[in-house]
Amino acid sequence: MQPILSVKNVSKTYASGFSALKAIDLEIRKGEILALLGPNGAGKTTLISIVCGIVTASEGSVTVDGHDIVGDYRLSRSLIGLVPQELTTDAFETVWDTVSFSRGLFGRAPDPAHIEKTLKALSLWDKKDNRIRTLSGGMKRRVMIAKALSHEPQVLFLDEPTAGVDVELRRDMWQLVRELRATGVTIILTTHYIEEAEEMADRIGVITKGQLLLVEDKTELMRKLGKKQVTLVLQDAAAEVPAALRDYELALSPDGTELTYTYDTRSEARGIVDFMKHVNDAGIPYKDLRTRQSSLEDIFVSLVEGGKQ
Ligand SMILES: Nc1ncnc2c1ncn2[C@@H]1O[C@H](COP(=O)(O)OP(=O)(O)OP(=O)(O)O)[C@@H](O)[C@H]1O
Repeated sequence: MQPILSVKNVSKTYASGFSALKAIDLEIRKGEILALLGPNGAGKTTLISIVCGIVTASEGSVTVDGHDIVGDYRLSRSLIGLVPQELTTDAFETVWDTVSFSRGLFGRAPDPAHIEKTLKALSLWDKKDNRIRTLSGGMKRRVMIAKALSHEPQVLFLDEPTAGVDVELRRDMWQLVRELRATGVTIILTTHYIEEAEEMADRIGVITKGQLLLVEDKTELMRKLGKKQVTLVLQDAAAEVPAALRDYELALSPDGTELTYTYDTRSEARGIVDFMKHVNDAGIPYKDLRTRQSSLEDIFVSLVEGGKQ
């Protein structure tokens, strides 16, 4: 199947000489949610801005549903909706007028039924006649999403959709994004919240210093890079790792009371069951046991740290 969005060898060097993106290749499938993770200044907004035609790439090409974003600007741009980081709305306009006007900007004929459906889906219907400035921060964000959806795009970019938003509203936004996906919209979001990516994304891209370190299915990423740990709290402090367990890579805490076995989730054969059998066969007394699985956050931090070297 043709990807809905295809980024090929895209680089960006700003006029200052700063190289913000380096040879990015990325293909996005129709109907998926892709989360782009990366520290501040990694190049996420630059990438989104190139796809949306706000920033010009220094090299490379981008197509949206097969249409080149430079050669076929109007058509490709009309297939994209962008919810930028900053709120950009006219404070004195009403919700209805703002959203309807946005649709017109893309050359689309007025369609009050679509605007009504969008406002209802975003719980903005009862605010349609309110001026934007009278809305809460969360409502303003919803208006930004409604604007981005006003021309019925196939791809929606959400640049940090929940930055500075309270926990409850964040959960509402996540629900909303899932509902949008269910209607067939492809969603690309950038975020600093690992939890958000873990919760929402089908695939995760990690970008740092202008380079795309990886793009991977979320569960696969967690399976491949995730580690599990089991820690035994020993009955009696040990001076060294017990001889019977030398085949395992174990860490003994400095006070000799905790023995930790770290294993990657792929090698299940040497996983916890096998290990515990050896512990019991060797008759090593322990009084407690803790297990821990690395989170996406651990994985992300180690990737980004690795990228710094
Ligand atoms: N117009 C510009 N001229 C020069 N440098 C720029 C310009 N716009 C962005 N940059 C630089 O490019 C780099 C990438 O910025 P970008 O906004 O794409 O990062 P980001 O990953 O979106 O970061 P954040 O998470 O902080 O939003 C940064 O170092 C930034 O200072």
